[in-house]
Amino acid sequence: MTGPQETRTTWTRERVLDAMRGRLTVSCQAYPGEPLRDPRTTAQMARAVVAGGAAAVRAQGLDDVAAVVAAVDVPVVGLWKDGDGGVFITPTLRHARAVADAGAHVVALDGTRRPRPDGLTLAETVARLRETTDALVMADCGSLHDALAAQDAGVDLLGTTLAGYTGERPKTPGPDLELVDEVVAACSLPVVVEGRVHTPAQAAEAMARGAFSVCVGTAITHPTTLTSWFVDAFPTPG
Ligand SMILES: CC(=O)N[C@H](C=O)[C@@H](O)[C@H](O)[C@H](O)COP(=O)(O)O
Repeated sequence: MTGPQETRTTWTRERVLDAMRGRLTVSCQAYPGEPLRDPRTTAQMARAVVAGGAAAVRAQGLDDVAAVVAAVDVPVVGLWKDGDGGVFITPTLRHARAVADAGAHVVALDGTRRPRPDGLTLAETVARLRETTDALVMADCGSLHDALAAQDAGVDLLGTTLAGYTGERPKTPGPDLELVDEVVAACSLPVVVEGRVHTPAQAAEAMARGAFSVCVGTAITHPTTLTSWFVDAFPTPG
C-alpha cells in the first residue's frame, strides 16, 4: 500500500515555480499572544486553504513552517519574523538558513536596501544561503528600487510584501498596484503581489497586471482582523 508520505511531491525549483505560477498563495500567520498562535492550528489552517485551492502556503516561524510542510503537499514559503521594526522578516543569514532547514521550499527574507543586522549585504546573504540549500529565495520588497537591487542580488522571486511598511511608499488601503506596475515593467523576475490584497477582485487585478502569484494573508486567515472590519462598519452603540 502506498502511504501519504510516498506520494508527496519532490519540490524541485521548476516544480515550485510551476505550482505557483498564475495561482494563489495564502499566508497563514497568527501573531504572538493571539489565540490561534499554535503550529498545529497553523497546519490545520494550511490544510483548509489548500482544500480551497491555494497553490502555496506562506508561514512564519520555524515551528509553523515545519508543521505546514508536514501537513500539505504544496510549496511552502517560509519566513522567520524577529522583532517588528526595521529589518525583521528573516533578517539575517542565520534566520534564512534556519527557515530552509525547517523545510521551506521558498525562503522569504527582507529584500529592502536597509542595512541587515548581521552586516551582510542581500547578495552575500543569498550567495551564502545557496551554499547550504536548494530552496528558492523570495525578496520582500518595499519599493521599485528594492526590487531592482534584490534582482541584482540574485534572488528568485520578488514580493511587494513591504510596500507601505518601510517609508518609501504610501500604505495604500489595498495592494499597491502602482508599485506592481512598476516592478512588473522593470524587473524580469517573477513578482508575487502581497500586502493588503483584501478582495478577490483585487487579487484578479494584480494577476491581470502581471503578477506571478498573489499572496493573501489577513483577508483569508486572520479572523480577529476580519471581525474588526465588520465591527468597525457599525455605528458606535449608544
Ligand atoms: C508587513 C508584514 O509584516 N507582512 C507579513 C509578512 O509575512 C504578514 O504580516 C502579512 O500578513 C503578509 O504579508 C500578507 O499580507 P496581508 O495580511 O496584508 O494579506
